[in-house]
Amino acid sequence: MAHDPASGARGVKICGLTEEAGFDACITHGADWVGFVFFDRSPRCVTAAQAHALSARHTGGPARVGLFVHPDDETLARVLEGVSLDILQIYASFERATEVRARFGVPVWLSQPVSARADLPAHCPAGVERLLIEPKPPASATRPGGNAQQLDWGLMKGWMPTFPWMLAGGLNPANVAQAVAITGAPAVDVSSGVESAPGIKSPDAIARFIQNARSVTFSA
Ligand SMILES: O=C(O)c1ccccc1NCC(=O)[C@H](O)[C@H](O)COP(=O)(O)O
Repeated sequence: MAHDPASGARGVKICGLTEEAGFDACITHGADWVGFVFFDRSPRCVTAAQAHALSARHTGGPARVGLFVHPDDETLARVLEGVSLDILQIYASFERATEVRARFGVPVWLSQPVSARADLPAHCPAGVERLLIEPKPPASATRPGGNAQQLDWGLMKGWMPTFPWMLAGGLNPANVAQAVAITGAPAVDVSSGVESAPGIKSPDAIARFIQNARSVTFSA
C-alpha cells in the first residue's frame, strides 16, 4: 500500500487524524498516507480503538501510519493489536529503528531533526523505509514534532539523497508548492497547517494542501 515515489506523483501524508470529517477528507481527496499519533502529550493523540474506528470507515485508500515517540516494544505491540498499521513512524535512534523493523515486521519511517545542513542524513539505516526531514523542535516544545515550525528549506538546496524521504514541519496549503519547488521533496507531511483547531482537521484545507502539493512538476 505504500506510495512509490518512482511513479512520479508527489506523495502526501496528512498526520494527526482524530475525527471523522478529517479522515473522510483524506479519502475523498486522495491522500497517500494518513497518520495517527500515539503520543499522550499531543492534542492529536488517539487510542488504538479510536484509530481503528476511523480507519474502518474506509477499506483501502491511504496507507495507515502510526506515529510513536521513543516507543517501547510493549507499546508498539499493544497498539498493533488494536489497529492495523501499514507503517510505523518513529522518533528514535537509527539502531532502535532497525530493531523495531526486525521485531514487528512492519515498515518503519524515522524522523530526522534538522537545523543545519550538516544534519541532513547521508544514508538511510538498514530496514528503514523512509526518513522524515523536519526541523529540530524549539527547546520549549513539549513534543518533538507537530509544532507548525518551518525548516529553512534553503538548507536543502543541492541535497539529493538516493533513499526515500519526506519533508515535514510548518507546511500549509499556501506554502507547500514553494517548499516542494525549493527542496524537490518527493513527499510531504502536514498536521498543524490543515487544522481549524488543535487536533481538528479542516476538510477544505486538506483538499487545498493535496492539490497544491501536487501542482509542482519537475522536468527531470
Ligand atoms: O503532531 C503531533 O502532535 C506530534 C507529536 C509528537 C511527535 C510528532 C508529532 N507530529 C509530527 C507530524 O505530524 C509531522 O511530522 C508533521 O508533518 C509536522 O507537523 P506540523 O508542523 O504540525 O505540520
